[in-house]
Amino acid sequence: MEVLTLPAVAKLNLFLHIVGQRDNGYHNLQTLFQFVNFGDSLTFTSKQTADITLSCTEPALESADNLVLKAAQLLRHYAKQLGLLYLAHGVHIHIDKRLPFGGGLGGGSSDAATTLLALRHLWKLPITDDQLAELGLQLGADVPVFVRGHAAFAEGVGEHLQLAEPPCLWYLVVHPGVEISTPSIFKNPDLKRDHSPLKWPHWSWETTTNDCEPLVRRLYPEVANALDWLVEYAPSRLTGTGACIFGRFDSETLARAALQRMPAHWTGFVARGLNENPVCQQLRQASTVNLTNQD
Ligand SMILES: C[C@@](CO)(OP(=O)(O)O)[C@H](O)COP(=O)(O)OP(=O)(O)OC[C@H]1O[C@@H](n2ccc(N)nc2=O)[C@H](O)[C@@H]1O
Ligand SMILES: Nc1ncnc2c1ncn2[C@@H]1O[C@H](COP(=O)(O)OP(=O)(O)O)[C@@H](O)[C@H]1O
Repeated sequence: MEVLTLPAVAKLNLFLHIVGQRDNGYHNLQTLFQFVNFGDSLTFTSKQTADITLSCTEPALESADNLVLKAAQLLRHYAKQLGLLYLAHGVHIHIDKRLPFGGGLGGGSSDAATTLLALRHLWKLPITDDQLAELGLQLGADVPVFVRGHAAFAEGVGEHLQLAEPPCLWYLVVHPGVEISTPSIFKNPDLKRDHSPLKWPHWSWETTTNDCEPLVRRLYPEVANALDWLVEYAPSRLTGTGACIFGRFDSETLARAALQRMPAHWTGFVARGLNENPVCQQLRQASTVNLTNQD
C-alpha cells in the first residue's frame, strides 16, 4: 500500500482582462496566474480494490461532484482507453481543505490538478504533461496551469499558456465572507468584456486590472469594504471572480502587520508568491528517490 501526501496550493490572478466573448458564451481572457505557498493538502492511499473513494475535512465537499473524484475517474478511464491500466487501480483520497471554496483562489482546480499528477505518479502512467493538461481542461479552465506547474500568462479560457516570472512578493489574501458564483458574474450584462488585448510580456501592476472588480464591488458591498480597507496598506485587487481579494507587500512583516489589524469578521492569510507549483517539485523529488532506490 503506497501513501502519498501532496500540496494543492492557491492561485492568484495578478490581473484579469476580458477581451471578448465566444459564440458558446464563454469569455476570452488575458490573465496572469501566480501560485502562493498556502493551500489544501491531499493524501492518496492506493488500494487493491477498484473503487475510488473520498473523504474531506469539509463535509459539504464529500460528494460525487468533487473535482478530485472526477479527476481520478477521468484519468483512470483515459489510461484504460489507451491500454495503460489493466489491474484494479483504486485509491482513497483525503482532502485537508484549507482554501475557501468559490473564492477565486482555484482551490477545486488545484485539488484536481494535484490528483491528476499524483495518480500519474502512483499508477506509473507514461502520460505527458500535454495530455494531462488537456484532460484537466475538461474539469475546469484553471486546471491546466496547475498541472503544468509554472506561473503563466493565459489566453483563451485559460488553455493557451506562456511561462511567466512575476516578482514573488508577499500577499495578504482576504476573504470578505461572501460567496460569489463565477457563472453569475460572467452572465451579468454589465460586465466589461471589451478590454484591448495587451501584448505579452508588456504588463505592469499599474497598467492592468481585474475587469470583474467594478461589477463585484457594486453587487457585493462587503467586497468593496474589504478592498477599501486593504488598499490603505498595499496595492490591492480581486482574484478571479472573487470573493477573495489580495494586497501585495514587499515583506512578510508588513503583510502580517496588516493581517493583525484586519477586522475580525473577515478571514485571511499571508502567503508568498511562487512561480512553481510545489506539487511538481515534490513529485520530481519522489521520482528521483524511486529511481535511486531501484539502482
Ligand atoms: C474566472 C477564473 C479565472 O481564473 O477563475 P475563478 O474565479 O473561477 O477562480 C476562471 O477562468 C474560471 O474558469 P472555470 O473554473 O472554468 O469556471 P467555472 O466556474 O467552471 O465556469 C462557470 C461558468 O462561467 C462562465 N465562464 C467561465 C470561464 C470563462 N472564461 N468564461 C465564462 O463565460 C461560463 O458560463 C461557465 O459555465
Ligand atoms: N475539491 C474541491 N474544492 C473546492 N471546491 C470544489 C471541489 N470540488 C468541486 N468544487 C466546487 O467547485 C466550486 C468552485 O470552487 P473553487 O475552485 O474553490 O473556487 P474558484 O473557482 O472560485 O476559485 C465550489 O463552489 C465547489 O462547489
